[in-house]
Amino acid sequence: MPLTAHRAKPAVPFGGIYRLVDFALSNVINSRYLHVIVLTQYKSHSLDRHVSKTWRMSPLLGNYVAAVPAQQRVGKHWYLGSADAIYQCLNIIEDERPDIVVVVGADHVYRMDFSQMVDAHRESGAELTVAAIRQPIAEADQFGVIETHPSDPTKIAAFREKPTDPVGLPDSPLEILASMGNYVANTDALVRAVTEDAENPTSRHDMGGDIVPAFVARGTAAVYDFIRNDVPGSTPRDRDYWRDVGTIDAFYEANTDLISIEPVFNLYNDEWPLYTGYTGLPPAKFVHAGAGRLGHAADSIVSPGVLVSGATVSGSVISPGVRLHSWAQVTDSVLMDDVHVHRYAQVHRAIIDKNVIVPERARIGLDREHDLARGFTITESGITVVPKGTVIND
Ligand SMILES: Nc1ncnc2c1ncn2[C@@H]1O[C@H](COP(=O)(O)OP(=O)(O)O[C@H]2O[C@H](CO)[C@@H](O)[C@H](O)[C@H]2O)[C@@H](O)[C@H]1O
Repeated sequence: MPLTAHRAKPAVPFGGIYRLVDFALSNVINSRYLHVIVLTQYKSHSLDRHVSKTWRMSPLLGNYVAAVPAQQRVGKHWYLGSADAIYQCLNIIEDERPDIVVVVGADHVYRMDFSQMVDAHRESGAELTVAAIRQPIAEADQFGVIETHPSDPTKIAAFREKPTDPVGLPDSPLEILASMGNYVANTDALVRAVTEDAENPTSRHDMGGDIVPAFVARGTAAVYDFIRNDVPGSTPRDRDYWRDVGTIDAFYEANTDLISIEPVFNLYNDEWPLYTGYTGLPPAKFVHAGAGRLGHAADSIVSPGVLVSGATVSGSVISPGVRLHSWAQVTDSVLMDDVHVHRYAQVHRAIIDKNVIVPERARIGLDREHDLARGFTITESGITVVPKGTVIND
């Protein structure tokens, strides 16, 4: 919050031109899985619009990416959880009859070749395979935590969703093995598991909380270590990069990584392209070359349709359609689409959501009390967040 006040998390803009869902979908498509459904629910309008505008496959070849809201085919309720979302769409799986289903979360920043995970799944003979990555033990309560079998580290011995009493790994006590929320399942086993789960009144109908533990109890769950994944064009530096941007601070950090001189996550790997919507906007333009009125940006990402007119930008991610006027200063910030920053205004260490108007001489991120009084959010690490559409009236 407040970035998800008006949109589903996968629709949150990221890195100037992307939405979070673009990373999961780019990975799926680059892995050459071309029959894709996106299960949508919470405040899904901007997600639906983005998926339908951007993710158009060739109907000639029968490929598709389709947003599917709860259809209430099995009862008068919305998706009760991620497992129920799959259960409610079993008719689509039954129509398609795939032998394997790949289920991925839609709110992480990473590159991954799912076809390698599918190969590992087939070789293991497991019914369900869970992708995993090492994470700090302090963050165990945000993840499904995997314990592997001592005799066979590819098998899952125990899976606990968001434990508060985690045990560190034998070879690294300050780390745990976290589920990435990505699964590969044999279709028949998945159908059986979500159907049984739907009939269980005590279940929370959650993939991590209920379905994975059920496969572990049957002894048929395997783990796929993300470190094994070889993404074409990746470097030792960005191998194994995966960010759950579930908090504002994590979201801010992942954005600012992109503008460092050598980012860990490389947007420019064209062997594994990251796709997003084509905006049709004109190129970014920088004007006024005067000594005291130099329109420029450094250590920044500047998207199409941006006008930097006599303003100074540094350490920032500037999204499409932003307008920055003379003598304005934007430092260490993330500006989402169509934000206007007027003359002499200053924005520092802030995330400004779409369509915000920052008036002449306004200051954001420089006076904590003033920011709080205007209803802005300030995170633990001091990032100020201005909600979508705010017209600041100082
Ligand atoms: N009702 C619903 N309808 C449609 N889609 C829904 C949904 N509820 C959730 N989702 C989607 O399912 C994915 C998982 O989200 P959840 O909120 O269920 O789990 P969380 O992210 O907390 O943990 C999960 O992801 C972390 C990794 O981040 C794992 O460690 C953990 O085990 C796993 O449960 C997200 O992409 C979300 O948007």
